[in-house]
Amino acid sequence: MAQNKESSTMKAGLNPVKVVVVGTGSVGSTTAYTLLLSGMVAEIVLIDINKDKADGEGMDLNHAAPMTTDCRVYVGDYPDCANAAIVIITGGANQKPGQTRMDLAAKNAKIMQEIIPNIVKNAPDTILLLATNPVDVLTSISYKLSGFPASRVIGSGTLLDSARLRYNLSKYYNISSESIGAFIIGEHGDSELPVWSLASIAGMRLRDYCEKSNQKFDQDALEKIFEKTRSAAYDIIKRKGYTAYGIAAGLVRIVETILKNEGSLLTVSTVGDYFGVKQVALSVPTKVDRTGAHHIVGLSLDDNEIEEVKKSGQNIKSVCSRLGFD
Ligand SMILES: NC(=O)C1=CN([C@@H]2O[C@H](COP(=O)(O)OP(=O)(O)OC[C@H]3O[C@@H](n4cnc5c(N)ncnc54)[C@H](O)[C@@H]3O)[C@@H](O)[C@H]2O)C=CC1
Ligand SMILES: CC(=O)C(=O)O
Repeated sequence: MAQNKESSTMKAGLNPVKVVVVGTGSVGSTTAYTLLLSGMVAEIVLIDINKDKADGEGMDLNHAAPMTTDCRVYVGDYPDCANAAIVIITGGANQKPGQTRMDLAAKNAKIMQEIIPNIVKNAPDTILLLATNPVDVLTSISYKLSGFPASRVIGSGTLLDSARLRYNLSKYYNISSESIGAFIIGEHGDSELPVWSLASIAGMRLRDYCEKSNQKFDQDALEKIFEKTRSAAYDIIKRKGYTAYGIAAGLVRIVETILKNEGSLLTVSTVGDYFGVKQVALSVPTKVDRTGAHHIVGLSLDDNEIEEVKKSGQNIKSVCSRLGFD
């Protein structure tokens, strides 16, 4: 690890980039740490209703700074969101063993009603990046609460699920995950689906890859891999009580895509019309750049996949409606 590494923004002589993390629990603190190590930002502001927790995390993070990057970390309040490039939202309840993400909807929607107007008032031009669950419901609600364009209200969506799928496939096929083009769409949750019809390895459909590499193509094995992917959060929470590293890496990957104006296609969640389901946030591959997230590709899914993703969208939309956000 580099000692006293200058943040890349400072080195390039650009405006110092400020990112705010709201919620300094397991996800928020791990995200702040990952961001600090990345060297991409000059300032990280921590906000939490539990001020002691935020203070403790801030102190601990600042002690890492002299050995890593020159990023300044401080505990603040909503006025400190002013001029933030991105505000990452991780505040709210997490799942207890056996709870679904949707079980958190009512409680965390109330928290968004408190948090979002405060951010908007102080940072009207920022990009909101949400991780709090159920992330698609809360992204839909935050879009309405903020009045921001859909491109500036981004949920982490199925970026993490897609990474988990690629990891599991890489173990199964014994190749690196970067060689695998596979992703999950729909809800970040129980109604998500893998897009097997477009999954590829080294540019070849999975069936062709298996044939060319003298392996049996086994759809049942793929379904088991998807099941393991979908249940990953439950399996981790049962063991350690929360998940944090995967989502922190995902959030920082989204931040990187925005700050570096990459235009990468990521399975993040934004409000749009999807397969006939109107004005709902769900994940499909979406172009992310300095201006936010934009839908640019129509996915050619097979008929089953279209039915599944519609159901997933309707599921998210019905929870939003139940909470009074039609
Ligand atoms: N989208 C994804 O892929 C993932 C989402 N999550 C979600 O992230 C959220 C946070 O999870 P953890 O960090 O494990 O929970 P945690 O309980 O460790 O931390 C939550 C933090 O939010 C703070 N908070 C609560 N109400 C607040 C408010 N009104 N304003 C500011 N801060 C507030 C709490 O004081 C606490 O420090 C949960 O909803 C969890 O389900 C977790 C992992 C992955
Ligand atoms: C908790 C959660 O949403 C996840 O790890 O996928």
